[in-house]
Amino acid sequence: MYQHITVPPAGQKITVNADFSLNVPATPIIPYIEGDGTGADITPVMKKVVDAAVHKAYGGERNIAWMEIFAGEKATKRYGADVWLPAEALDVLKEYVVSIKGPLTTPVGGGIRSLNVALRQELDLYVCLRPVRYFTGVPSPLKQPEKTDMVIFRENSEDIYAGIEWEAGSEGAQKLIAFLKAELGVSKVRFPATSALGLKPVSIEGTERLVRKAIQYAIDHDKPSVTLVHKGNIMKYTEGGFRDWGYALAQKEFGAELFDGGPWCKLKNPKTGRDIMIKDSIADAFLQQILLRPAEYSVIATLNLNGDYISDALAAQVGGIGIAPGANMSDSVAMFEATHGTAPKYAGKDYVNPGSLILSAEMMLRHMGWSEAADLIIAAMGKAIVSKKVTYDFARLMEGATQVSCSGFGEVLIEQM
Ligand SMILES: NC(=O)C1=CN([C@@H]2O[C@H](COP(=O)(O)OP(=O)(O)OC[C@H]3O[C@@H](n4cnc5c(N)ncnc54)[C@H](OP(=O)(O)O)[C@@H]3O)[C@@H](O)[C@H]2O)C=CC1
Ligand SMILES: O=C(O)CCC(=O)C(=O)O
Ligand SMILES: [Mg+2]
Repeated sequence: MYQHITVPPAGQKITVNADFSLNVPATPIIPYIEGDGTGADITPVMKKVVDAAVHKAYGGERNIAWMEIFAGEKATKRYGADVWLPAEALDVLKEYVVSIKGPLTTPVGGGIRSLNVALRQELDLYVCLRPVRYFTGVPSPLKQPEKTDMVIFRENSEDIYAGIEWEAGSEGAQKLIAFLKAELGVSKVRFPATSALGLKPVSIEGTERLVRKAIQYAIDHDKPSVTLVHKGNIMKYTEGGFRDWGYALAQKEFGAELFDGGPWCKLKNPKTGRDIMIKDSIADAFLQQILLRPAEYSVIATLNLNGDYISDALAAQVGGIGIAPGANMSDSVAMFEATHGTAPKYAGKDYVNPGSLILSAEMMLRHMGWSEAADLIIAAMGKAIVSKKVTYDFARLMEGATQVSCSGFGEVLIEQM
């Protein structure tokens, strides 16, 4: 029994086998978090589109039993002013294994720490998977946007997102500066009296589990390369470590061999016999390469902050964060969510593009093995864009477009199925 969560009586739980494959019943219970801001606009549209695709694909033999769970502002209204992430929401996300969420607000500077990050950390969803692909007809700032076809594996549990930091002038900051100076001989804090400090943990274990998933994805999806993106020239032990441990893992676990003297290395895809190049790129150079030579990059493995920046930058290349989906995953639990945030200026206006969350749901259906329903969503998205009935973000850049609302775009997708 939960305090504020109603379990749909008709549904069953998805369960996980020892090899991490899923047992998906005909009516799986899928927990969802509506989200703050535009979450209230896009989440109902996503549910409607998914229900329509599932109905069309399986004619009533399969259905989703949606189960709302609360986080963010909605949680504070039900559980109390300070309860942003109720324990029962975390329990449900763990127990029901597959879920989807709208965006949650994080204040800048003070206030609560990110609930989005907290969810990933509490559930140890160490992979943030963000595929970036082009749909024909989407307005893009690039001449050949179709050349951008990448899948980002962003490390989701470490780096400065660990949230270990001290405010400028605080007792903690002063103590840490004194310790660094006295015990470790650090003399390079330029303004010790007024510095805020943060720690950036990056581990061998955290790197290896992320890079392992990225290489396995390249093998399973017959991709030509995995690029480790880092700033290891400056942050030698954290980001440089990520690069070195990533290369070492490719050699030790996947049999990659040095290419042209290294550090790049190459392995044969055991499933297709084709080469997979493991390479690396320094993050600033990478951000210009993805604009100038996007076709040279395929699977990207990177640290948490780099992955955050790269996600939005790559999304822009294929038309913006209105259609940028994602998933946060451990070996057993997966929580799907859009790349974008709560876009507060548009909240409650039935205005924004629900495409990111709908495409996140498409990833969720595929993860569940419901690929027929997922295919219907992808095909409908392609046709809707070609028909030029699109939300404001595309309409403002497209000639001859008919602008539709957030819910209107959902209707267009359903018509196209
Ligand atoms: N995973 C999560 O839940 C995330 C939460 N956040 C949180 O969201 C809040 C707002 O963050 P902010 O930096 O403004 O970033 P947002 O992603 O919310 O919005 C930035 C801009 O992106 C465009 N955009 C966002 N969503 C859509 C959409 N559905 N359709 C079309 N365009 C869209 C809009 O561009 P334009 O102005 O050009 O129309 C918007 O102004 C913050 O509290 C932040 O912490 C941020 C990212 C992820
Ligand atoms: O948690 C937040 O508020 C922002 C998270 C974010 O930008 C992301 O995950 O891409
Ligand atoms: Mg982000």
